[in-house]
Amino acid sequence: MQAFIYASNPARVVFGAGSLQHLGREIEALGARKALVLCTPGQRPLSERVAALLAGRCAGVFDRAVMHVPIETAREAREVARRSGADCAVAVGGGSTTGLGKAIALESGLPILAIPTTYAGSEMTPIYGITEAGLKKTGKDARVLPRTVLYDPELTTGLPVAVSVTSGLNAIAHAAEGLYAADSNPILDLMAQEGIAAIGRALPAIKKKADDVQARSDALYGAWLCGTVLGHVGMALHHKLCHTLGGSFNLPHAETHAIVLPHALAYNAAAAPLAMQRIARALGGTQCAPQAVFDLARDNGAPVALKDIGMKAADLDRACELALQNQYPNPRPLERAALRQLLQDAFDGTRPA
Ligand SMILES: NC(=O)C1=CN([C@@H]2O[C@H](COP(=O)(O)OP(=O)(O)OC[C@H]3O[C@@H](n4cnc5c(N)ncnc54)[C@H](O)[C@@H]3O)[C@@H](O)[C@H]2O)C=CC1
Ligand SMILES: O=C(O)/C=C\C(=O)CC(=O)O
Repeated sequence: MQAFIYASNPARVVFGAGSLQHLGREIEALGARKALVLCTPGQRPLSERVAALLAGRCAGVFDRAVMHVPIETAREAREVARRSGADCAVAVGGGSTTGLGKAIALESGLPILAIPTTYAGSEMTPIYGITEAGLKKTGKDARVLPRTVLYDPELTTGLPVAVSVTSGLNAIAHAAEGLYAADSNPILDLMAQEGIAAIGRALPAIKKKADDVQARSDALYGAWLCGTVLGHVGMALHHKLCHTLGGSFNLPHAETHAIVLPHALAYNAAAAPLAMQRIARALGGTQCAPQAVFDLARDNGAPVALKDIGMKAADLDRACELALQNQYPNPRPLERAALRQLLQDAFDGTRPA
């Protein structure tokens, strides 16, 4: 084994069905007096439940979180937090809501208690993203890492199956790229493999029965592990492609991850054979990694072609050019023709050979 350094981001995790009941205890442990609850418009009812649990400690509910944190929304939420006298933010929802909490924390240092209800994994990372004038900027700052994460699988039984599957693949993408990251280490590799395996077994079970709490527990546990990997190591070509396609062509976040991942893995397969073996093994070991991921998506109803989620054939050349700029480190150097072919395959929805 090679020498390595392992440093873990500090976070307190409370995991288990029904763990929302511990919210009061956890807010107290944070030393907070008043918490502003954040959510998307669609998750207002859950946030009202959270607000009721907080009772006198609730500083209000801000329900306008949207994907990719537009700066206008961030400014509005920061102002609401300031005026309400909140000394803590409770982010109830997926990556969009956690992202809004991070935008507040970035400026004010307000601690975040995250209650994740998708598998995006943002709650385990110090990565933030804010969109201004159509451009999404991302950065890392220890202040935005949620201080406490409360994972309650019962809150995810209503996550639509289609969103669950693509969100699960978003999580797998973090772990898969972590397995070939130059700055990874054996501990994160264990988390990555365990995370992929947990999500790989959860998604078919969720498709069969959306309110299967055991499957929801597996998926949330996997999301935690995969998010932890994302929070500790650098991502590569796959994330670069998804950020390009999402940022410049407005493609939906989790669906784009689900479609692109098998092709990014196929591109990197020969340059990262050990990572591929580990991904394949975590997904059952009967197929190579790109095919196993493609089948997991397709067989559970996720879209497999960029053309089906709004990408235009005429934009593929530009997407390729953009992906070649400001490259993320990648095990295989980026070759224009091969990258263009990758995008074509993802556009067409071709199963990797
Ligand atoms: N900074 C980081 O480390 C990361 C950031 N992200 C960011 O997070 C955003 C995407 O997050 P996602 O979680 O994919 O989407 P999201 O947070 O936008 O949620 C997708 C939709 O599902 C709904 N929803 C969420 N949980 C639900 C539940 N349990 N039941 C019913 N409906 C529910 C939401 O209201 C929303 O309409 C992107 O902006 C992405 O860039 C994603 C991963 C990591
Ligand atoms: O764009 C962000 O907000 C930061 C990271 C991610 O979205 C990770 C991902 O692509 O899932």
